[in-house]
Amino acid sequence: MYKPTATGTWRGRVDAHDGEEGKRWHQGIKLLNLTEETEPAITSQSIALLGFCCDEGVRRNQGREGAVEGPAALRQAMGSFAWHLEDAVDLFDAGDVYCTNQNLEEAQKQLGKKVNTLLSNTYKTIVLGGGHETAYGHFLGIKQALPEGQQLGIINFDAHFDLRSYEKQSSSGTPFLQIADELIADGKDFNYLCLGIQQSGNTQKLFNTAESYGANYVFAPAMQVYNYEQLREKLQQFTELVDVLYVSIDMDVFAAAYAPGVSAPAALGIHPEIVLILLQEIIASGKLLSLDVVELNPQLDIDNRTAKLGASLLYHVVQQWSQV
Ligand SMILES: N=CN[C@@H](CCC(=O)O)C(=O)O
Ligand SMILES: [Mn+2]
Ligand SMILES: [Mn+2]
Repeated sequence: MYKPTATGTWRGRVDAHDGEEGKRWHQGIKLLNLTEETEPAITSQSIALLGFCCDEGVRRNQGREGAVEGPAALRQAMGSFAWHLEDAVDLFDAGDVYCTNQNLEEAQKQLGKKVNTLLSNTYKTIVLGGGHETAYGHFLGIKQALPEGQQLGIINFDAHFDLRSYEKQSSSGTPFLQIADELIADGKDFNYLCLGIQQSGNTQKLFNTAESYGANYVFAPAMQVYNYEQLREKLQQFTELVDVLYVSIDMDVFAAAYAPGVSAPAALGIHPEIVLILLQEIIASGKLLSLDVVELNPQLDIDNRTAKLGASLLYHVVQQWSQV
């Protein structure tokens, strides 16, 4: 099911006496209704947010449910951001896709359709998850929109590979194996770079699957600012091999102190700063096609800390991406 965002959803602080200079995101964002046939004029630098209200994949993966509320919490955390986008930039909220009756496969198909609509209309697309099952639906849209012959690279900031078998059922633990098999069946390469892997959070079976699919990865302890030059080199080598990038940010990659609001918190997860500077590199490459933030579970959050972190990363992504 798809629903456009209702007027009045975006709220935040109002600096009534400051006029245009006091503008914030809730006052600048435009609503985009993807059920309408006519699409609003697209400026060259349009960015669109699309929610995926779903944690059916988390449920199936024996996780702690609540990520269905992720898109609403991210919007709330973004509402009061100061508006510093240039006049030529339009920021849209394109509404939400919902999973109904535990029909994850149908919801992922619908997400794919909406992502394809946005990408085909040259919107820079940001999906607000949802459990990590968001990634497979997101990919379906990328796949449809990707011009023939273009090589896709996938960068996943995550404590987990999410390469579990989907033979019995798909879930939040399976999206990248689903993507891998689909790309390979289409005669394409599976270019997968996973950043922030926890050895303790992935069984030998998952490491073996990563190995057999040629996945690249960096362990969480190496994701440090002092290691930046090596990380940048690895990122550049990966980026050079592909034409476009899909970036997924699983909030459980961060240390639980920064991101308590996730199904599977990582006590020894990574610091946000290294993700922020690697995102800057990724955007500067000019190859970023689409991005998502997933696994935010507002029910488990403390003082909206995880929502604020996800939202703040998006603030910087939007700010920089709108200028590329
Ligand atoms: N989305 C993926 N989640 C992890 C969950 C791990 C856990 O609950 O400990 C996974 O399947 O590997
Ligand atoms: Mn994940
Ligand atoms: Mn994870």
